[in-house]
Amino acid sequence: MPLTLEEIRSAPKVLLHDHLDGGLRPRTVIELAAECGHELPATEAGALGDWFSAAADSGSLERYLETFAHTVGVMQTERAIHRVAKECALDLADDGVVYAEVRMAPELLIEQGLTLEQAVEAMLAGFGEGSAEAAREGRPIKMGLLLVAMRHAARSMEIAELAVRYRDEGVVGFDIAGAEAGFPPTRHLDAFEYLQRENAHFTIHAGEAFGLPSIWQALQWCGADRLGHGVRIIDDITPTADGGAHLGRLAHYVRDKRVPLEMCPSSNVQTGAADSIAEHPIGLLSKLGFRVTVNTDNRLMSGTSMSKEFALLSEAFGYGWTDLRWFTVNAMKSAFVHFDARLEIINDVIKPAYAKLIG
Ligand SMILES: O=c1[nH]cnc2c1ncn2[C@H]1C[C@H](O)[C@@H](CO)O1
Ligand SMILES: [Zn+2]
Repeated sequence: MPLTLEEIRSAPKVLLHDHLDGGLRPRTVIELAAECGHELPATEAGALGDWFSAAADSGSLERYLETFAHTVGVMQTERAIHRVAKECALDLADDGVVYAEVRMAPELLIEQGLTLEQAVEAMLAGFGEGSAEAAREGRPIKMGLLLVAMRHAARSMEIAELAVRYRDEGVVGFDIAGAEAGFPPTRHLDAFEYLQRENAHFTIHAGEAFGLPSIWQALQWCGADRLGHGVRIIDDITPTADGGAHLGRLAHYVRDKRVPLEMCPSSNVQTGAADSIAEHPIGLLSKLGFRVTVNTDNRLMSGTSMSKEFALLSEAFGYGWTDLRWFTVNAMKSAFVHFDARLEIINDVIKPAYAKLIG
């Protein structure tokens, strides 16, 4: 029997890959759009939620990304950004997430005159207020912010410097996102080299809409700590006649080095990176012992949550509590907060809760 959504909601979960502009509540998009005069494709919350899932369900990353015009478009004031960030923390906590790294590109939030710093500070303040409220309601969550640079643009160095400047204020790392094909991570090598010199952490969206060369560059040229998605590592793995698998050099490297894979099953099905949840490479990669983590990517566009992703996987692969604990501990081990903070959550929160569930 697969675990139910309600059961999974009660278990502590860790989320490493979630976009702030991909997780707004439909009602919030509508209210903010009315305030700023942004025109939406639907004006009733249910219909708008459906519009996002349908429009994002295109089989193409480029078309999927077009839907963000309607979230980024309403996030151009400090008040709006603060509200979105606060609701994000509240919604994740309500779903049973105990540690989250949420990412956003500040360069997308300055269309109406905000500075990059004002955008970052509004996100951090929103996370602070949301997590304080969640703690008062008995659902503590620790929130970290990852600053994203858009891979087609040319601001990555500036955003990397911003990530370092705010590292003690709640920014825990850096990422690049946006269309992958034609925009290799090495375009931003100076930013990654700068971050390495600063002892800072970063992940790179790689191996989602483009294959092995993107993963190879992200790791071996840029020095990524983790891979955003990384699903296409499957291209370097060949099933063998005896039911085993032959790994190429890059796949071996990723597994040997315990490179965390931030897998986002529903999002991958929508962008065409996987044909279905049941056929998603996460099943084989987990079986082969890669450091797999489960993530939401964009809760609004995929109509999902951490619990829902786990429920879908439980249904497709028969995963039970031991598997969910493995994914959760993998994610917490791979977080960008300091080692002692990771251990504390693993030992004081995750392990005792799953011990009870496993029985
Ligand atoms: O799955 C994704 N791949 C590449 N880029 C993405 C994905 N999801 C969201 N983004 C982009 C669109 C957002 O506006 C941006 C910052 O969150 O990141
Ligand atoms: Zn993403």
